[in-house]
Amino acid sequence: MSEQELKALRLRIDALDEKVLELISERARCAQEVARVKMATLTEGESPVFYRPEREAQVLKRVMERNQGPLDNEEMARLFREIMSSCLALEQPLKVAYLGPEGTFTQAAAMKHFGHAVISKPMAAIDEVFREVAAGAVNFGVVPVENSTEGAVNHTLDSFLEHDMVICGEVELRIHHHLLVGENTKTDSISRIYSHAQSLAQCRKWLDSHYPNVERVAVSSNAEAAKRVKGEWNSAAIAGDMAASLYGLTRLAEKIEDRPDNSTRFLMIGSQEVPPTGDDKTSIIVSMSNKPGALHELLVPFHDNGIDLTRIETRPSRSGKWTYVFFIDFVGHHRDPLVKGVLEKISQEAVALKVLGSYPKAVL
Ligand SMILES: O=C(O)C(=O)C[C@]1(C(=O)O)C=C[C@@H](O)C=C1
Repeated sequence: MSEQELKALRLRIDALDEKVLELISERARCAQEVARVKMATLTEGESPVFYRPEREAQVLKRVMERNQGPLDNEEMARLFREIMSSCLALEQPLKVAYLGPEGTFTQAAAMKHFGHAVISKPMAAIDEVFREVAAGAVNFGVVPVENSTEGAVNHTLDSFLEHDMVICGEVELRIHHHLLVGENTKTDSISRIYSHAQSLAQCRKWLDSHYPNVERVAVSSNAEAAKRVKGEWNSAAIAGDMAASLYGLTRLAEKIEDRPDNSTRFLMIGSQEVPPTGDDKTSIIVSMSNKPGALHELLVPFHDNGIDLTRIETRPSRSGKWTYVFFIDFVGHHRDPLVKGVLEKISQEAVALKVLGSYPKAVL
């Protein structure tokens, strides 16, 4: 390519950037107008709802449907995700608590869902995220709920039994683990590997074959593991990209998770009910009386109405020995007439039924 051609192309890019800049600014002014209208149409005692997950899902889906490349749908949606995040910050800066410390996969999930224009607050434990949201110190919380290799995150499920929370969104993250070392680490004398227990389990086969005799130490998070390794010469950490760059660690081995499709699903929790989008999921907690066939009775209405169950998990109820609650996720919104009918049927048989929330299926 000649210098001349390159110069001409760059001039075109400059002109396009000017247009993009103008359009983004116009969009941002539009969002400010939306905020003004929201404030102006409030009824007595009502507080404004700036963040609208159902609308955001619609915007991102539309972008993906209309996208004609060369950027792929995910990439294009990611760019629009950030534009919307900045527009929302003009209306109201969202505060989001997540399972910290900084550098965790939960932080990455929060950024994937809300974009980078939120004020994010790392919490030391899942229960603290719930408490922070319940206290109204933040607008939303982000917690992991299940991993495709290791299954349910029980702390999260149990926290739903203790706090009144509304689930208002979900996001899935591909989890890639790396073996990380600090600049002082002597890589041939590693005697200890730190990580969160779930991550150690997700890399068990790899560790068995590469570091069979090295002590595996479970710590409170992957980011905490990365932090510790920074100051030690004989240890390594298993953690992801965010933690690696935050603590300036080197990847000794990349993508060491046993299953290449290793993913974690995260939930957004708050107090805001989300209207239907036409492509939603609902999460409920049900406790049934301890009698034969109770689980069957619970599942039949879903089957009879053709409602797709996406997950069912059992946990001890904490209110009696050998009594259980079921966490069920299914496709549909609790305001859909079909779903309403199923929930009514179940509540006739159940000891207790609680709708945790209906929310748009993850778009990104
Ligand atoms: O449509 C709205 O209600 C808006 O506030 C605008 C907008 C956007 O930028 O598109 C911003 C924030 C909301 O979460 C959803 C959408």
